[in-house]
Amino acid sequence: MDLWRNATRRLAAVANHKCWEQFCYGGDYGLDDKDMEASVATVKSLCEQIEADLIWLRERTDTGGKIQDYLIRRRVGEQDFLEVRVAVVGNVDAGKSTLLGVLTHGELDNGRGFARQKLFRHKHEMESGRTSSVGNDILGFDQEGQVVNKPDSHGGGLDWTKICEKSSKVITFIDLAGHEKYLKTTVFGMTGHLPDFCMLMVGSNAGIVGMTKEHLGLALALNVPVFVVVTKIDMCPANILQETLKLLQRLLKSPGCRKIPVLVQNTDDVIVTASNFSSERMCPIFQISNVTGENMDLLKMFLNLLSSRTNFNNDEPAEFQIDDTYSVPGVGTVVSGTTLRGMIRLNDTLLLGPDPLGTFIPIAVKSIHRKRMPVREVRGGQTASFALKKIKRSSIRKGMVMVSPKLMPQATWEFEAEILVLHHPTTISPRYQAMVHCGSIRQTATILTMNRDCLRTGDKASVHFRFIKTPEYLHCDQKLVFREGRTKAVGTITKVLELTIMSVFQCRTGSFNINNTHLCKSADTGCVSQLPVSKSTLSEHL
Ligand SMILES: Nc1nc2c(ncn2[C@@H]2O[C@H](COP(=O)(O)OP(=O)(O)OP(=O)(O)O)[C@@H](O)[C@H]2O)c(=O)[nH]1
Repeated sequence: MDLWRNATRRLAAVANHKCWEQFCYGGDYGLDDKDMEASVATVKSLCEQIEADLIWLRERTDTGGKIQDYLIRRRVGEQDFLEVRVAVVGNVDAGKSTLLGVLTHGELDNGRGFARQKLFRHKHEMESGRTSSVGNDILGFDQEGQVVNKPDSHGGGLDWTKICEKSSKVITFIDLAGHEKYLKTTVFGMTGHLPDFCMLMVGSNAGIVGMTKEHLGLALALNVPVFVVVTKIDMCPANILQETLKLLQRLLKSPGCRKIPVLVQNTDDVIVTASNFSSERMCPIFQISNVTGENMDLLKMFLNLLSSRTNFNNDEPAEFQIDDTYSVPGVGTVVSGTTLRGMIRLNDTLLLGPDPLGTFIPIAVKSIHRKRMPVREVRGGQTASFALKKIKRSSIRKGMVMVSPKLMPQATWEFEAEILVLHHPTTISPRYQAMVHCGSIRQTATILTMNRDCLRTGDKASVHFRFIKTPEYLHCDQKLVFREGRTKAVGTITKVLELTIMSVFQCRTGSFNINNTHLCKSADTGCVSQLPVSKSTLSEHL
């Protein structure tokens, strides 16, 4: 009966498109053989009706009989697949690029950087062995949970289209740099690429060093569930490994993290942690070797069981966040990023903006690619790139959005946020400037006012910010990271103070000067700023 109730509730959720995958099990006491058989047959027939697969995971025995765990996975079309984004962070040399090389290319490492060579994108990365940019690698799983990645036998490259065609689930790894020098890029990867989960890598011999705590803090601040992968267990003496695990568990349980660390030792642990991962405070810890491949199967099984945290609704107005732009010969301007909500179809007209004046312009979607594969539509939670008609690459920047005209988007110069200062050497007071990362927005902002005289490490405050260069498209409840050098603060936007093109021109109409800049005064703060715009664009808007 329990199995029935559980399964039908969960199947209803899958059928209603609220989610694509659910776990189902035989209640808390178990069922005898006959009941189990009948219940599984019922669930199977329900799965058929909603075009989902019932994938057996494990069987246990309890006082009342058997308990079986299943994964219900919705069948997707040939062109479709479930998508989960995992940000990969950790200190330099923790083995991030190596693990991704091993997972995506199916070949073990030699301990001297063999596996990572396939992933580096720049010559200086090859030479130094350090990741400097945000990289994307994909790992595809078929309906049975088997890895489908097959590197090209000549060049060793991966054909993304083939992987996506064969996969029912694709994990996109966002490989982020470990070195402090590239922290700006790492923060951008964590905020702008909207990871569902964060994989924190720790070298077992090095332990919790360098940027490990920094990266963990960033994931916690952005509410991204974290799992930890301890690498290099093949070369680490047992006592050092135990020490690293002890410190790691202590750190995760500390009041700042409040996680429940679970050492993953077998497939049961994988199923329990994966099924409780997105909602609970659980933090699975894997211990692996990229050289011998030890425990790699447990990690792969966990990755296959992870479900995206984005619940999409096709009827919502579309919103797409741009995190990169390209000029493709023969195609024109291409933007890449993440669909935050709604559905975007080929030839849709969306509003692109805000430009430096805070305006949004209509733009038609010429073609859509998902993981380098041409598709006709994308929906909330999926990354994509769009070829755009009649627009120069130079007029688009990271942080812009493409939204449905129904949203009537407005750009914002100023906003209020509740912030927590994680670190600052002295005190922060009004007029302090630092870089704000919010989604794929990355722009310096000034503190205009705050509800305290000054802020020190550990202080919380409500702060009124103003962007210095261009207005941006923001929402309440968005997470932000505020940083400058070693200063770091995290927060949530509580109020968006709208200052669109209309209000700018109403407050000081015609006040532009001959240096092609326009002075405008904020209605709320009286703050004067310069908009770097040309006279011709101004006259177009006036
Ligand atoms: N013995 C052993 N060596 C490993 C293992 N994982 C990685 N290595 C080696 O450790 C070195 C560093 O690995 P990387 O993958 O470049 O480390 P990273 O974390 O990506 O470093 P950054 O890109 O600079 O952030 C390489 O020489 C790898 O061959 C492992 O499990 N066992």
